[in-house]
Amino acid sequence: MMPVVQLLRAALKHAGNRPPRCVVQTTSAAHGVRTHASSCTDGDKPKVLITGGLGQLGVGLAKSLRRRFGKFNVILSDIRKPPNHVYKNGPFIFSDILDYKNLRQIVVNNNISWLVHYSAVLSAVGEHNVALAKEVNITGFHNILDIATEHGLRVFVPSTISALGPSSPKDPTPDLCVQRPRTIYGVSKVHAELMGEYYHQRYGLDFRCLRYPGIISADSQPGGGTTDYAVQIFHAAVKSGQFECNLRSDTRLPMMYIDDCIRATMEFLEAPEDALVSRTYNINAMSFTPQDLTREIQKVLSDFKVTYNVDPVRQAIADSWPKALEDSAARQDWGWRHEYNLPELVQTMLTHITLGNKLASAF
Ligand SMILES: NC(=O)c1ccc[n+]([C@@H]2O[C@H](COP(=O)([O-])OP(=O)(O)OC[C@H]3O[C@@H](n4cnc5c(N)ncnc54)[C@H](O)[C@@H]3O)[C@@H](O)[C@H]2O)c1
Ligand SMILES: C[C@@H](O)[C@H](N)C(=O)O
Repeated sequence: MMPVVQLLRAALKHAGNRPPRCVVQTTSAAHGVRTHASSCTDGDKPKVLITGGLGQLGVGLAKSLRRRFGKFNVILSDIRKPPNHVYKNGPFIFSDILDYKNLRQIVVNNNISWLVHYSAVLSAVGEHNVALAKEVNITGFHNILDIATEHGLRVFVPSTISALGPSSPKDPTPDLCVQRPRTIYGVSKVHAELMGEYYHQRYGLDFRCLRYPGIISADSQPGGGTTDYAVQIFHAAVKSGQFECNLRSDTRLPMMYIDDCIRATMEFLEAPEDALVSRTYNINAMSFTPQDLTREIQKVLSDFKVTYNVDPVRQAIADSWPKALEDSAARQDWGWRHEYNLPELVQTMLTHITLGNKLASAF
């Protein structure tokens, strides 16, 4: 038999490992399903599920969330096999957002309280495969909404500059304005913004949405968007000293360094409910053209050369997007501040990629 002291220790350890305590109450029915709002009480750590976690943004966000809430409180998921370093660094599971039953099982079995919904088909790939974009970005999103409502989750869904169109004010684009995007990706993001806001009013869903600019990262590759050139250009500059750009040299778009994007997401996720006047906010950092970016890179790598071979699909998409986002509400309501402008972005990206390449070739 276990001695009393050992039993007490085991009980205390068990209490320390208990999943977050949740208040469960029944609310009205969504889609005929009885819903349970289980919001975590103050002081409890959330249990977070990230969908589409193996894309450009998920692994970086998981790393920051794990630092804050603990390794085992953040589960990455995707339909692809993770690379070894991701698999070894914390919980990873298969989850196809189109499989409602499996998604629900994951949420229930892991006592999920926050859902970060990153699965998506981005702008350029979406235009080449509208059926897939419709399925993943709209049908998949419906599954997320219903499961989040049914289980009282806080749900974060990124929107994008893509949710704006040629008739939107462009420089800067306010939070509230005409939205008539010309891509299936953009249409699906407007749908997500509106459905999330509707579910918030109708069922009390804690829906949170940020319109991200194009995101630039050194360690992860972009997944088929129109702003991808702004990541690829850095790798080409370091590797070969030349780059063929698929957008016109004067195409000005809003962009953000990944660290700012991740910090914004974490701060917004943790913002108190009563601070949020809106459910969807613009966040802005910098805007530049391929020509501006080339000049800034040439300050460090003076021999770097860029040529242009414009992709008409991507160019038409970029021409319909904002040049800058107006984000004063995010700054006022929950304290958003960006840290990286163009010079810091270029220094940081070149340093990371050069160091990464040196380390890789040393092994
Ligand atoms: N990266 C950017 O510049 C940017 C800008 C604005 C908004 N966003 C938004 O942020 C989110 C994350 O973007 P990202 O750049 O990491 O995207 P990404 O394209 O790099 O990754 C998307 C991930 O979704 C996964 N996925 C596809 N179908 C799925 C399915 N049926 N079930 C589960 N997962 C599936 C893919 O395997 C992929 O890993 C997306 O919603 C995107 O719209 C990104
Ligand atoms: C802007 C963003 O949504 C994505 N990087 C795209 O270009 O599609």
